[in-house]
Amino acid sequence: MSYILGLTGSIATGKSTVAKLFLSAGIPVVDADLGARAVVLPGTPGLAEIIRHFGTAYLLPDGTLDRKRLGALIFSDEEKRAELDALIHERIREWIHAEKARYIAAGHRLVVLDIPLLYEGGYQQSCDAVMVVYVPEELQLQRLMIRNHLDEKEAKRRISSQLSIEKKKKLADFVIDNSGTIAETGKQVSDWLRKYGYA
Ligand SMILES: CC(C)(COP(=O)(O)OP(=O)(O)OC[C@H]1O[C@@H](n2cnc3c(N)ncnc32)[C@H](O)[C@@H]1O)[C@@H](O)C(=O)NCCC(=O)NCCS
Ligand SMILES: Nc1ncnc2c1ncn2[C@@H]1O[C@H](COP(=O)(O)OP(=O)(O)OP(=O)(O)O)[C@@H](O)[C@H]1O
Repeated sequence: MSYILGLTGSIATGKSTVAKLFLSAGIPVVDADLGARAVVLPGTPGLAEIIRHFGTAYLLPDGTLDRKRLGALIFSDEEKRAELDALIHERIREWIHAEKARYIAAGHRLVVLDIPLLYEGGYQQSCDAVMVVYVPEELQLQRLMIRNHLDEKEAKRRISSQLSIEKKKKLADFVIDNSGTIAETGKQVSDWLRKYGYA
């Protein structure tokens, strides 16, 4: 039996940072953002549908999806975001389940599912527990503006496209506070692994 740990947070609260800590402890991580990229690679039905719906303006000259342009569109227009979600979320869900099944079949005792929209997509039902990576909203905003080179208005818009981090923290089974140093976050992850017998 594998234990399935959902890992989530809100945009730029530090999911990828925590996922890397699990990976370096030898724990397999299924990364939904990788799935979101895989299902729109050139030649996939996912990309074909997006281009049919949004137009060829969203293709780069090399035939790949223009992620920057599509991101600018969907984070400024809720209706367009819902349209994109309807086109690709089922494909991402299938990709996640296939990856998860592969790690379970390989006999891993713990499998982490790193899913930004875990609660929004109802994935908690397929997890044994959910860990939320938390930072206060002010720090989330700062880190997002720096990482993505966004102004405050654009960063706030992206934050508000997801359930708030405070709400996710309330829903969580485990909370990792990522407002300190990465070493402090690392300690919380290794303590968790030790406490539950995965270290
Ligand atoms: C719009 C896209 C092309 C922009 O690409 P870009 O490389 O700029 O961003 P990236 O994929 O790295 O996403 C960054 C973060 O934005 C947030 N985010 C992405 N898509 C969404 C969405 N539809 N709704 C809310 N938040 C989202 C997530 O926190 C994600 O980690 C891309 O985000 C995408 O394909 N989104 C739809 C798929 C999706 O919902 N992914 C979320 C994981 S399930
Ligand atoms: N403890 C920390 N101290 C300082 N900076 C941090 C810390 N944790 C993460 N960061 C930085 O904050 C930014 C967001 O972190 P990260 O990319 O891990 O978030 P995320 O939740 O995976 O984001 P997304 O939802 O966009 O995929 C990154 O630039 C990262 O380097």
